[in-house]
Amino acid sequence: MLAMHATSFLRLLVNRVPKHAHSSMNLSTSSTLLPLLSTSLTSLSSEISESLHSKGYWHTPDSNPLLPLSEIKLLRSESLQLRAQNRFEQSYSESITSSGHATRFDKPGVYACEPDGADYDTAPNLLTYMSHLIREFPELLNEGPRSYGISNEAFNAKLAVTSSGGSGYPKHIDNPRGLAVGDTRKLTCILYLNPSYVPSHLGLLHLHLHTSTISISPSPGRFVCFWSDLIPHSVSKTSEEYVGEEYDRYAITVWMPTVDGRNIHDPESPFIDLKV
Ligand SMILES: O=C(O)CCC(=O)C(=O)O
Ligand SMILES: [Fe+2]
Repeated sequence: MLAMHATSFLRLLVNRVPKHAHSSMNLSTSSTLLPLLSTSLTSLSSEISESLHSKGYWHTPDSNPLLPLSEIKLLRSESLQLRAQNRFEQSYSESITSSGHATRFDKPGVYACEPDGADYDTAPNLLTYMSHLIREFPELLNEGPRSYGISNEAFNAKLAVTSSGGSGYPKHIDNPRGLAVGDTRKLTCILYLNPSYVPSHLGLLHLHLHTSTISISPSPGRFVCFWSDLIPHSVSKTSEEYVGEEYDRYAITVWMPTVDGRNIHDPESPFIDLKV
């Protein structure tokens, strides 16, 4: 997975924006997404950076999603459009063998797409969400109790669908090998795009911490962030009883790197021993 430079991403994006997008009514772009996202991130940022520092993760509470249902429905419909255009591929992970080699294995029932500026016509709001998060969030977090040097210069993004009917993710760390392979991803940010999610659909995200496992449902508009290089997590299977497109579990993930490699697998981190 190649990191994309925020500047080239934004250039791609700007080039795709219809010339009069701002002066004429563009029905496909939401006029409320940016102000809502901006207000939420600004008001939550000190709580988020405190929590990342002390607990290694943060998520929106049940009662207060990052974005309201109307925006999440829009983002999901754009995800479905990308899927209809065959932009998703079988998702895979790497496991490290005892001899230190990486082997690829497919994640059954999980498909992923890496949206870029060329998808603007199909998914303008998804791209707006991603670019805005990259532009604003790192700066807000770096003002927290300790700067982890989160970069707004580069990022990776993935739109993933975990199929309904019994798919999940095994326990893993997003950035297990770190500097040895030039992977400087520090922060994982996930937004869930499941407008009709109810608890019986299952598919929970589990964060495996020292003395507890935190279980987080992929409810509409929920935002979760955690340290990419330290926090082990898994996704328990989606319910075998609810099968069909509307029960597919969609998530857009943005990974942000740190500008200072010393923040990756920092031996002084209280979470270093969690690493699997
Ligand atoms: O979708 C989720 O809740 C987590 C997905 C995940 O762990 C990953 O993409 O690495
Ligand atoms: Fe992950």
